[in-house]
Amino acid sequence: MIAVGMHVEIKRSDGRIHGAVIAEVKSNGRFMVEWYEKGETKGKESSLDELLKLNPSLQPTVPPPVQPPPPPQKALQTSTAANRQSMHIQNFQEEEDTFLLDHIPMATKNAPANKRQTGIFMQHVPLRAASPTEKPVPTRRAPSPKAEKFVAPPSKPMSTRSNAAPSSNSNGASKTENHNTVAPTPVQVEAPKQNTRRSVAPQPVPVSVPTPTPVNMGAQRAPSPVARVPSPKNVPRSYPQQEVAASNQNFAFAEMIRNYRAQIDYRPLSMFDSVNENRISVCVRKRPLNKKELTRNEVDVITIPSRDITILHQPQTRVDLTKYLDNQKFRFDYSFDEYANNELVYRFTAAPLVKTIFDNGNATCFAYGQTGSGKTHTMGGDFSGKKQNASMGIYALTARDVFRMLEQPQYRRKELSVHCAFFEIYGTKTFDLLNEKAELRVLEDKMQKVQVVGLKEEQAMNEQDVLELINKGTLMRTAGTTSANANSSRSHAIFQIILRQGKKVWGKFSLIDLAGNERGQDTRDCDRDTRKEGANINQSLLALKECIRGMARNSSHVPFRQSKLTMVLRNSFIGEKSRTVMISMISPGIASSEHTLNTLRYADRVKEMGTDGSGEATPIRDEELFIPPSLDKSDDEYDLETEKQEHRRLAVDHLRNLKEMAEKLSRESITSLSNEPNAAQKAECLAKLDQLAQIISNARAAVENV
Ligand SMILES: Nc1ncnc2c1ncn2[C@@H]1O[C@H](COP(=O)(O)OP(=O)(O)OP(=O)(O)O)[C@@H](O)[C@H]1O
Repeated sequence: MIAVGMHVEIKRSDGRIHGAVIAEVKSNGRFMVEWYEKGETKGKESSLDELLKLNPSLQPTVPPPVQPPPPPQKALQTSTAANRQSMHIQNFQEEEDTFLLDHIPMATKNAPANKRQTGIFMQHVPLRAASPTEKPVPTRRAPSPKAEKFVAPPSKPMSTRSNAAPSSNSNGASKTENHNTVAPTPVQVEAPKQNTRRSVAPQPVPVSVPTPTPVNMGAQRAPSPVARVPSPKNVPRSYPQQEVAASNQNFAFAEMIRNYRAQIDYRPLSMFDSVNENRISVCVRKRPLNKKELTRNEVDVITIPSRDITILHQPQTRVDLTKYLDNQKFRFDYSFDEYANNELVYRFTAAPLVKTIFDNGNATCFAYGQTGSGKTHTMGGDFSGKKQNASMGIYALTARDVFRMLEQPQYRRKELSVHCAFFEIYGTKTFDLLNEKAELRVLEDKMQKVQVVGLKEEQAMNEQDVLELINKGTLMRTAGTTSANANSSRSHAIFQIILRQGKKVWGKFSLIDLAGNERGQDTRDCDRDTRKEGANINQSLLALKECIRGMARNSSHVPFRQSKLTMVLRNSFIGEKSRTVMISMISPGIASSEHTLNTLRYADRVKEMGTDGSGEATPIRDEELFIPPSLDKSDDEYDLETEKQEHRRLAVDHLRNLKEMAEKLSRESITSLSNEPNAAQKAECLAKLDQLAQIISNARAAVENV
């Protein structure tokens, strides 16, 4: 299958063959490919035949599943085109079979390292292509005539069997509503209302926009919030659907979920969304179905319609054997769907906390969740085979930004140094992962200061040093065995980035990969030691929740002594300068739905007090989730002109946003440059600012032309 973001070989008109990236699937069935050459990004169109000839590994055994999106397609096509537009703010220059995209690199992987980092105010993030293990193939197909009757969301009157209005819990944070009831047998057949909205052809890869990381001008700015790009409200976007065979034992549930999702207005978090400045943030990250789950034909029961909402479709069966879905809705600070990569997750979670440690504070980022839900993938980076790519984990991304921030003149003057510690808590014991797992003692002095006695700290001079320390510590990490996962991690791993001024601690970032949170029953068949491990994990997670809640209330009593974990993190929970983020990882499969519900409830309890301390969560309204009936037009109602106008409007929005961002960055850079003592560096930065001015002027011209 050929998808956007994929690396392929291409042939140039002069006969050269080299690598490129699929940038777009065109409506005429051809593919737009792009590559980096002589400091510029170039592109050309290529046909499927050409690509298959040059890339035999892509030859499908069955007819290729990816079809060019048909013209009536709206949602993803619109966003793809718009995102591409947003990256191509400069003038296109025709060049034989290629066009020139100067300034903005598309295929950064092909770019020399120096080009990736400098001279450009926007760093490109690979198109949001997940690796084969990272994503299911979302497809949309016509509703099956066998589908059970679907109970519409209240805002869309449709044929219903039962239509329970959504109910709120006490704080309004999570709700459960029963939709989609189905009789056991015989299955009552009634064709669901034809989804008259434009359907979305298989589009596995929603495209992300470039990371708004500022230009490396000697003094890199910290990641900063970027204004959300206004998107046209009247363009409904369809939720990517999972293909489930009729023979699947959970087919009835899958159909109910399909029908529910068909009504969803899909607006996932993007790099252009704004970042909240919360003291405590609680987020959820859903991973894609993994190989095992796909082999078991598991149904995906998690829907993430928008930046902050997560819905668990819990399969239920009544006493009369009628099947129905219990749709549990939760609101968190951010909800990351299976297409979110680590960079996106980092941007909204740990990145905003980097500044905290430069301001003498403590920042803490927890990865919480069931075994196998993606904690290590998020914190430590993905594994390709047996090797972990630590550079794409939150540990390393945080270190990257710490070193960037150190370069800023106001911090350079402070002569701060970066040190790392890496240790794990296993049961009630603590071990040093950077010192051959030497056992450590956790002691509290008379001043209630907690010390991890003997913990080794290693100084890091650059990002590479940190990566080496991460790899060293990861290798040491203890792993046990549970019935849930043969390589389950039963310890809490704590990676700390410590800023020191001389010997004095200036600020500390603790990044914690927690042990699996699964309940006692997962370990009930195990031996006594494993059961004891489980009990310790449960106790520490309970204590953690209470400490974060205490922190949110600004309570004078934070129960940090209840576990080793909370004891060593005591400083993270106290003081106005402490900030915390919890990322709750969830597995999407139907078999994990009980554990997933536990994780979501735990996160909801943390958040209940957490985000603003008010204990009041905003109720989830149907209008936030479902496509309003007035927009649910039939295909015929859309003519090409409307579609073009929508594309144009979206493109203008993106371009305007880019222009404003560039102008803002440029102004800020000029201000910070006035403090730059090094004349050569200043001249270099000014030259880059000139380039930036050129980009702004191109963007302005492009906005005017569109
Ligand atoms: N977002 C994701 N995209 C793609 N693959 C993922 C994602 N999250 C997790 N995975 C894959 O799922 C598997 C389990 O993930 P991981 O080891 O991170 O889980 P974990 O929660 O740390 O489990 P444990 O508690 O056992 O350490 C890994 O193979 C990982 O690569």
